[in-house]
Amino acid sequence: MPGTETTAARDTSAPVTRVPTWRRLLRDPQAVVTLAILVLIVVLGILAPLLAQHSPNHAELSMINAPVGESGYLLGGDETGRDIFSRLLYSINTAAVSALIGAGVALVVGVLAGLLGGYFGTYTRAVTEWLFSLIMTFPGVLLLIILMPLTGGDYRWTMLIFGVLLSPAMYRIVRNLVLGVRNELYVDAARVSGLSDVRILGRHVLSAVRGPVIIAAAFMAGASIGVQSGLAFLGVGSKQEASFGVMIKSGFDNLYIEPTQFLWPTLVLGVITASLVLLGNALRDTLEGSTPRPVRTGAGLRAVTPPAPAPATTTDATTTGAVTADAVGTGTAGTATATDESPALLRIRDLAIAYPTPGGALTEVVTNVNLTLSAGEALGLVGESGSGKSQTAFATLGVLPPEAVVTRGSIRLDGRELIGLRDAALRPLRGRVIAYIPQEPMSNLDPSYKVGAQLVEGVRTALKVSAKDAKAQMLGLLERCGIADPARTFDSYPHQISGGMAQRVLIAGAVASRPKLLIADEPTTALDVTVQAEILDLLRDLQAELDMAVLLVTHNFGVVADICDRIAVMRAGEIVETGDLTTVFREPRHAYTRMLLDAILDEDVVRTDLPASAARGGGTR
Ligand SMILES: Nc1ncnc2c1ncn2[C@@H]1O[C@H](COP(=O)(O)OP(=O)(O)OP(=O)(O)O)[C@@H](O)[C@H]1O
Repeated sequence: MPGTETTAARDTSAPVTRVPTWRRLLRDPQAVVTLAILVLIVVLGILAPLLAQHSPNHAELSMINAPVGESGYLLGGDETGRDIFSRLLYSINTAAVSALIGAGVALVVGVLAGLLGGYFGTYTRAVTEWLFSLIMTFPGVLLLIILMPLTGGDYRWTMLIFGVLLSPAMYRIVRNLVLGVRNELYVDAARVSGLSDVRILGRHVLSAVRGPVIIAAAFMAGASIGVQSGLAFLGVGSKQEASFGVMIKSGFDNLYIEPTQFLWPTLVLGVITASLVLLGNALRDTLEGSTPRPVRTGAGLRAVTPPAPAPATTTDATTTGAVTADAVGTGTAGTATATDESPALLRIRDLAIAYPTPGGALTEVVTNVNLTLSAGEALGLVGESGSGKSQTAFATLGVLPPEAVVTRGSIRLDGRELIGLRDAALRPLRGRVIAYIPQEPMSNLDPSYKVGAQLVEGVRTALKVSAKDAKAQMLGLLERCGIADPARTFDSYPHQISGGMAQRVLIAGAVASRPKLLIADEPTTALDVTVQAEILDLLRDLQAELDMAVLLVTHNFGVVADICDRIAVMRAGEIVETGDLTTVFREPRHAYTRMLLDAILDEDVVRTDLPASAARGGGTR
């Protein structure tokens, strides 16, 4: 049994709750004051029909330029005898509608296009780039004036067009943020666990960009009010619509007769726009300090799977063995094969992966790799850094980088060819038939969400179970994976648990769906020595319990000895030797294998236990 993990990486005594954003916002006096002012102004605008003594356009000859407080005219009368207070109240509504339409359109158009352009490949991005570059060439406010005949002077249409003109700024913010987030390991993790692009965009990507988007929207609301007022000041649009611009123009013309007519609308407009800008700043301070983002290290690493719990059987079990096994490959260079009796779960044939060089030619980083893995068998893929282990694993998961080219070969999982499958076809396999455990557990959890939410998300996606069932299942699995207080870990954010606990969490997520094949890519490298041993014990126990095949990618022979039945040694993109563990350890045939085995004497971490297969009686299963 693995040991239980009780040590949190940071302050174990700290409560595992995080102060919600809105509460932190309310602790900022600047946010509270500006929010209160804006709410008060908006409420005054909404109550305009009740509070206003007169219609905003009702003119009274006797009230022309009336002073403040005269005959129930709280702020006096304007140059045509209209009630300035009533007009101010209705102008607030005009400003609010302008802000909603302008910022709303920019938000919807810019965020949607930014998500698509940032997340999807080159073609989608090329189209969105072209479109928004085109919009940016439009001459802004001048266009709004030119389009006056089209909008009929209705400021709502004008603001709609202005929103489109603002959208490139929003698009660029979102696109840049998404480009940064889409390569995060936790996004890869969500992809590998089988989540659809829409789910990944909606949950992991949108949550990462929401802070800057909200801030930008606050500034855009201010800009919309400013532009609407400016146009009205210039006389563009209906003069019947009460607005700050029209009132300021009227007050400006009357400045020397009754200066307060200019003062009131200027003051309210100034307070609104200043409040929006200051609120935007407060939001930025709160939101940008709120989300701890892990630094992505170790380029090219792929993520895991908080996927789905599963019933004890998987529906496609009958297809296992559709491919006949290879001949026994003990000691055969170039081909890692299963035994005769064992049907092949994974069969990789002549796999070659290449990357384009700056000159345009393709350089192969994986060449003619042959591997066969039976159901329930553990194969260690060993080799020094850069030998092509991860590329082979990524090709099997279907998560090679876009620039990678599979130049030839075949990967059959459970009898089904994976090379050439579209992402939509691969997605149902990931997290269910095939799962993954990464090297860097912490980077594979989205820091914005609690651990439990991420586990349940994968479970529900894979097995279509209720949130309650998914939670119950995951709590049980967390306990099985050695987490001492599953409920507490479930309710923690990733930064509140240790690396070892994070790896246990990811293992629990990976095995929840009882996958037939688990790919573990250096699963213990990022952990300290004692935790490494416990995690290996856990993997070994789970493999036996669930009868999973395990493809263990590592550079460490000690780790292979702990878990694996067979071994394949990779060097410079090729498999140079394969065989059952005991044979390769005792009689390595290839000079490179001998060199690696000699080198483990210098490893910092050497397991002293007997090889797993040796302990079980020596041979392969
Ligand atoms: N995006 C890429 N573009 C070009 N070459 C790449 C890319 N990703 C990986 N490679 C190359 O592919 C080769 C194999 O890389 P791979 O990550 O599979 O090695 P590895 O054996 O898993 O090593 P490590 O244990 O360090 O991850 C390396 O030479 C690497 O430089």
